[in-house]
Amino acid sequence: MYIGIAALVLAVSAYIYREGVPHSIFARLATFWSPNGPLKAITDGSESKSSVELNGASKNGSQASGTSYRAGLPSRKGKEEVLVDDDEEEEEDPTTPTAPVQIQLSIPEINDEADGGPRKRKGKSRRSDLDPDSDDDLRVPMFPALNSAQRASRPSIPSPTPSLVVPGSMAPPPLPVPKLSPGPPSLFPPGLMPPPPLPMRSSAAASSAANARSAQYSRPVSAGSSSLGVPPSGPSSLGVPQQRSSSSSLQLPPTHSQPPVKPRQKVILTPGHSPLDWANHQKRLPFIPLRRIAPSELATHGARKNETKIYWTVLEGKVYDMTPYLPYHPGGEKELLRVAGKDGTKLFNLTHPWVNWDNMLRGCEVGILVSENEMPQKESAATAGEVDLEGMD
Ligand code: HEM
Repeated sequence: MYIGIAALVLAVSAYIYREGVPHSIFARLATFWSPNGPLKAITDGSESKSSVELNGASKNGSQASGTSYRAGLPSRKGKEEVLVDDDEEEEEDPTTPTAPVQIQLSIPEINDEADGGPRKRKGKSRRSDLDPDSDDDLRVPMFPALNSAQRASRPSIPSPTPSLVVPGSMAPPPLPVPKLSPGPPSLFPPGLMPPPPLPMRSSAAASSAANARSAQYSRPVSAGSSSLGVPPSGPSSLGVPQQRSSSSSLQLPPTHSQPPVKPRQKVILTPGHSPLDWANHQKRLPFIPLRRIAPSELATHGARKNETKIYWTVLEGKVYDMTPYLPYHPGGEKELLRVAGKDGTKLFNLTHPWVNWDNMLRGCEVGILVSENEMPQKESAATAGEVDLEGMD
């Protein structure tokens, strides 16, 4: 007797512990103890009424149709079951628009297992679902079944806690977390590429230097605009130094270190008088023995009153006969004759200091310029004629 009672108590305790809803037991007992019979008690009860309607809907061949199943829900408006279903439906609809029925019907079962709260519907649905041998014909069918293909093909819903997993089934694998590359924290959300860097100079010094050069040599531009049509940049939030309104960092740097002093004055040389032709012609010039040349002699080879038509000039103390070079001079013969009969070093360097005159006129050198006092007597006496410079270094 005691053993039987103890076994019964243990069984009831185990059932309550497992189900967690003692109210369902009382409702079930009240159903069978009702004087009007089990069916009337069920139809009168609020939670049992839903079972009848739902079961009726399922009997109309709507087990496979979620729409017909949902059509019965409005009749239970205002009841707890409806509120619970609506809340769960709102959670699932945005994520599973194509299979609303599966989500709606399967999630409540999972939640019931998870929270174990004393919901009225929990005991009824679980009793009818998990007890296939029950003699209650009004139980709500499990839809979809636990081992159905629909449940297996149910869209994966990320389960934050393992308690949402149906008992007896494996927990879904954790969602893959996108690996972020190690580095400085990015200001952009993961998965999005940062915008390309702005085409600006990274160095403030380079930027300021470019601005200085541009402001000095570039064409004047109106304030607030650049030569490239780029609108002026306002206060920058990227830490880029502010540009002056009269210049732009997009402006091309100047390709020369100094502005051109004057336009080019190159002349069109006659054919066969290119710089390369002069280089070849200079090699064929006869050797002229060097000698001391006084300023008075140099003056006789000037541009004016020169009947000899031989033109000399002096570059850094060396006397050159520039007559053969006249047709090869890119600046023209007229420019070259400006220094005939005198020292042309200053004018030469003012015009083209980059020209290697010493190499170009090597074969045209006739002597060195000396003062009148440095000339030997016999040489001074012989200035009108040929000068013998034998013995000179
Ligand atoms: C006597 C020695 C001289 C030699 C060997 C010489 C040689 C040259 C050479 C090689 C060039 C071409 C430079 C270049 O393309 O960059 C040139 C250009 C020129 N030279 Fe001379 N030159 C001499 C004297 C002079 C003198 C004395 C003047 C003027 C008074 C002069 C006026 C010019 C001018 C105006 C140009 C054209 C510059 C330009 O627009 O590119 N040259 N000369």
